[in-house]
Amino acid sequence: MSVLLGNRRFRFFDTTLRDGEQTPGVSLTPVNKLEIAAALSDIGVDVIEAGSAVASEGEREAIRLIADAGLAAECCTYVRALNQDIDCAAEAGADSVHLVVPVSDLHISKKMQKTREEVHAMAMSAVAYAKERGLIVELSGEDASRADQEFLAMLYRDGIESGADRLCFCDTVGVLTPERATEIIPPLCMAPLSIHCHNDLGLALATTLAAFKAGASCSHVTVNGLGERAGNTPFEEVIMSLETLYGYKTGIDTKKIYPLSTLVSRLTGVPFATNKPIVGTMAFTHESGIHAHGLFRDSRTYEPISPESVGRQRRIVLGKHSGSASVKAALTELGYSPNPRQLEEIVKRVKALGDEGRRVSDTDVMAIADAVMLLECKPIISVKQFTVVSGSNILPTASVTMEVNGEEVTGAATGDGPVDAALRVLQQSVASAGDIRLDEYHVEAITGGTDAMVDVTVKLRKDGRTITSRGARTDIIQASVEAVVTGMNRLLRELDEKRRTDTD
Ligand SMILES: CC(=O)SCCNC(=O)CCNC(=O)[C@H](O)C(C)(C)COP(=O)(O)OP(=O)(O)OC[C@H]1O[C@@H](n2cnc3c(N)ncnc32)[C@H](O)[C@@H]1OP(=O)(O)O
Ligand SMILES: CC(=O)C(=O)O
Repeated sequence: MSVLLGNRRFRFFDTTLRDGEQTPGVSLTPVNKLEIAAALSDIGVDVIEAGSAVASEGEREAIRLIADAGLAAECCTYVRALNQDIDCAAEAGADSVHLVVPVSDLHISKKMQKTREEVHAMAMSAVAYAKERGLIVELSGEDASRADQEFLAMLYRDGIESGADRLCFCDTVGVLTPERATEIIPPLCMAPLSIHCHNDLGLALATTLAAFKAGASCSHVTVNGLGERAGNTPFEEVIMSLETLYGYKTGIDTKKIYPLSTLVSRLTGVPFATNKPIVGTMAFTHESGIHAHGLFRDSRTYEPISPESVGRQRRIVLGKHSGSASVKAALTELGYSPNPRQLEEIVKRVKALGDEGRRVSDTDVMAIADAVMLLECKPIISVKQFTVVSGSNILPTASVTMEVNGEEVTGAATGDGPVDAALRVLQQSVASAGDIRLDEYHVEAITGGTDAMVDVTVKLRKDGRTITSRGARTDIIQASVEAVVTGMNRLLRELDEKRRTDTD
């Protein structure tokens, strides 16, 4: 039982397949609609508004498929206050109709070009006809928030007398405030009342919750908040707000929320905003070091609901806001165990990438960790300084100052290009440590753009032993030097150890 909402049972009327499909450009095939309807019924919604039966043959086929699928949810269809629409709904096999009647003077006079009396008469006649055709009737006031509330109340009252089973209040253009909902909804609850909100001003969720508090017993919702213009009240937001903030058990299988959202997004072709509550990519993704550190200790510090409760997983991404806790966690997950000094250097390089305005991927982190950790382990060769000069009408030239086995070495070389010159001077300068051959050189941009992070992989050979090494930097020459020096160090260390083992 909910503390704030009392011991009441709320119902969920999903209109993803009707109002959601009215999102411009969205068009679902009957088979797509059936797939979504099955998922909606499975997650636990009470009513599925499957479409507008009068709209097209495809709509009627979809409604027929859904009505015949033996789903637990009621199969409903939108109808105008017209017998032809009701006939289409009945012939398609719907259980119920969402019978919509314009109720604001604006809609009555301008859109319908009728009087209140004429619209009232159409509504009563349509309700009676739908009942004659054996349909459950949800009598709905369109643009109810801008309507004369006495006229609306009269229409509802007379509609119930004509046989309407349920009522619906449509905030058609999203102008109802939560405060006003609490004033105008209570006198309208003369039969089970649904609230149907639009999100033009971002108030759909708040107004829906206020209407629940004020006496409405059902919420019209759409998955991912799809719908006309800025959409309808998002299903996932209502459910998780009720469950989390009001302690109300909705009966919805919340772990299936994310799979349902992705199914709808895929079939409608409408991606959700990355920061969309509950289902957006960023809803359970964290970069800030302080947040990640807090989350590792207790996830409630920075997550009001757990990702698992909606079928998702937490993601920690790295960037310039990262701290050592999140970098260490990412490295552990990737199989690295850096020492504190290495970790500090990796964090520094991760932040440097972030400072360049880029997202840091796992590949970036691995490349950085490989470079930092291998360099740290094998200090036989180190580069103190190098310079490369290249351009038009100039021979690419590289010069270097290195330390090899504790001795300073300087050198210069030319090459076919700046990378070639840099690698040649490295090979020459380490000659005192042995003849190290560069067998392969491979470069790849691992982030996009001209300022991409480049990943250089090299294969080096000495005394019959071959190793592969990598360097990752935004500067291709630095990445190449890093890959070669890292590899040389590893190769020399391994051969050294082998020699010592053989002697022992
Ligand atoms: C707020 C909402 O979401 S309302 C639902 C919106 N959904 C749709 O529009 C569903 C898809 N619509 C369609 O396929 C078509 O518009 C149809 C088949 C319903 C109607 O097509 P047409 O007959 O060509 O009419 P058209 O779309 O040009 O105009 C709508 C007609 O319905 C009338 N109408 C609108 N709402 C209602 C209503 N609730 N009850 C009765 N008549 C209505 C209008 O007055 C207009 O008729 P008129 O030209 O005689 O004044
Ligand atoms: C009927 C409907 O979808 C609306 O008034 O918004």
